[in-house]
Amino acid sequence: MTEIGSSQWRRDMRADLIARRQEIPVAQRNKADAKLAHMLGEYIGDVAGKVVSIYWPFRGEPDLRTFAKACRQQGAVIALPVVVEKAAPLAFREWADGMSLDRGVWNIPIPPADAPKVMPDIVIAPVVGADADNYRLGYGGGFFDRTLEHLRQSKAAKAIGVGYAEQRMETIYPHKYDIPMDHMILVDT
Ligand SMILES: Nc1nc2c(c(=O)[nH]1)N(C=O)[C@@H](CNc1ccc(C(=O)N[C@@H](CCC(=O)O)C(=O)O)cc1)CN2
Ligand SMILES: Nc1ncnc2c1ncn2[C@@H]1O[C@H](COP(=O)(O)OP(=O)(O)OP(=O)(O)O)[C@@H](O)[C@H]1O
Repeated sequence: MTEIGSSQWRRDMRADLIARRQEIPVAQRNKADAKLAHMLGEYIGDVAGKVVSIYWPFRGEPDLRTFAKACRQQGAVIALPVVVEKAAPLAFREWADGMSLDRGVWNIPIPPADAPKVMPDIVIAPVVGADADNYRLGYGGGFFDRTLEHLRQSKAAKAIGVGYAEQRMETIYPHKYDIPMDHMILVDT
């Protein structure tokens, strides 16, 4: 039997939650993404002059690329996370409009190495699972936990977890290194 809260338990939960997310029909997801973008806009408010990190959608994660475009038009700088090394914080590079992207880990598109390095004010993190205390379960690299710890040493970055209601969990049985999100938006599909 798998011990509740163990790393094997997390792996099993991840597999279940990702499968459940990918079962949501695409049309339903697209509608939910528009709602999510609206809720994010309301929560964040004025983005002029701010660096907002989003992510390139992957494995059924909410697609916030239209939201990113709207933020740019309001004067925000959009960034994407980049895995530079295993077991290390993520780096952030500016994603300018129309920029051609390279491929990073898991083939996820990333801005090229010569794109400006930036420090986000707002980090939007896709969740695999999220609990009632705003703890986030991700893909198991521990990247966002390390990143927030690192980022907050020099900047008061806000972290917002995003996903669908299907991603909700009672608890992730947080470990010492898990850092809760400042805000969580799980939108109904
Ligand atoms: N769209 C999107 N982009 C993103 C993230 C994300 O969650 N979503 N990330 C958010 O962090 C980073 C990529 N995260 C990754 C997390 C884990 C592994 C990985 O190799 N995982 C191991 C399992 C680890 C374990 O269980 O011990 C593997 O699959 O072999 C790779 C990338 C940066 N870009
Ligand atoms: N700040 C940290 N310092 C040291 N080790 C860490 C830290 N954060 C996470 N880890 C390690 O990383 C591994 C994965 O952590 P966790 O299960 O929380 O990943 P995750 O949040 O699901 O993944 P991700 O953020 O990459 O999407 C764990 O084995 C943990 O020991």
